[in-house]
Amino acid sequence: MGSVEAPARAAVRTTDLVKTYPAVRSRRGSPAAPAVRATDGVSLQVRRGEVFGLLGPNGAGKSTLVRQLTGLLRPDSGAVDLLGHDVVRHPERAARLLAYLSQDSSALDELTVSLAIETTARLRGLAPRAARRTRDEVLVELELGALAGRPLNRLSGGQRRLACVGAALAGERPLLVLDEPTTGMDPVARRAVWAAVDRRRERDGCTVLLVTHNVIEAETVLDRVAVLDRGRVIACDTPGGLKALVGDDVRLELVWRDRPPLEVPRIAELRAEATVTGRRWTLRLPPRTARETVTSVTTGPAFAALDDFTLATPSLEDVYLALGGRTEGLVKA
Ligand SMILES: Nc1ncnc2c1ncn2[C@@H]1O[C@H](COP(=O)(O)OP(=O)(O)OP(=O)(O)O)[C@@H](O)[C@H]1O
Repeated sequence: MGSVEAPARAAVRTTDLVKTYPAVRSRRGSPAAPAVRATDGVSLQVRRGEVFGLLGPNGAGKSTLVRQLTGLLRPDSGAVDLLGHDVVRHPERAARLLAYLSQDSSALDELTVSLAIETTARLRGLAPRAARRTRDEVLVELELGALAGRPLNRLSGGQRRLACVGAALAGERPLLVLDEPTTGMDPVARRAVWAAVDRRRERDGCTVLLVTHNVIEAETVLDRVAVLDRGRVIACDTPGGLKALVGDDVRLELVWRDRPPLEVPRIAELRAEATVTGRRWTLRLPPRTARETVTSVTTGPAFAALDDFTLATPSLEDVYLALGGRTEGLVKA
């Protein structure tokens, strides 16, 4: 986890961060809830200029961790350093260092898209003319022009999310913290968001901390990823480095039209090794065996029963499974 990193290069450094939400006693009609240790000793370093991801299932502690980094939630113990500032001691400094897009940002709902972006830029200290320039730039780069005059609360879910990303990008902050920015967005909007994030990094040297469930997106946009599970970092590396953890087995998916032809001996053999989900069989095989299997199912008698197949190199999802995490909440898109 890069503990020998030179301090000057770290944009974010957390040391042994612990946060427990207290237990709730049962009241009439509502059951008791036990205490939850949402972050359980998290030590991480995000380098300057890096796009760093937090990946993990629902309830892993990602948002709790991010809220501690942004000064919104005080940890029970541990330290948070943002660009040389101690934000546990001085939480008010976080707002000047970072732009935070939370999972549910409703503060701007009454404003039009255009005004939401401009107001955010002004609140972040830009002079009126610079704020208007930023607003116009963001409207163009996220292709929000057609929606500029509409209030956020009259937009669709994906459009509203895009407008919130626009506001997060307004103003000059060296650190962007984005909690599931592309939720509900179509592929065009998602691509515009990633291009805009990349531009902030390339042009302005921004550091980006990104919370995501989306394994495919994570693989394409992140420099490094920390996998969180039950409040702990269970792995941290580049997507490639993490994938090397699972060796070079590949994933073969076979989708049958109707009924798999179990009378074919090779198919009966594969059935024993496959994870079956409806008509889909998922197999993890050494590359050579996978190629031979593809040849046998696409040229032999089984072919007529085959609807589709895919052969894929390991994904972060495979890494996650290999690390012993649960599958729920890791969404493929
Ligand atoms: N205000 C709260 N009070 C009590 N428990 C909470 C509170 N907020 C979160 N938790 C619990 O803390 C754990 C971590 O939650 P957190 O929201 O940080 O997870 P997450 O990884 O962001 O999940 P998701 O992917 O669903 O957003 C969960 O078990 C959750 O139920």
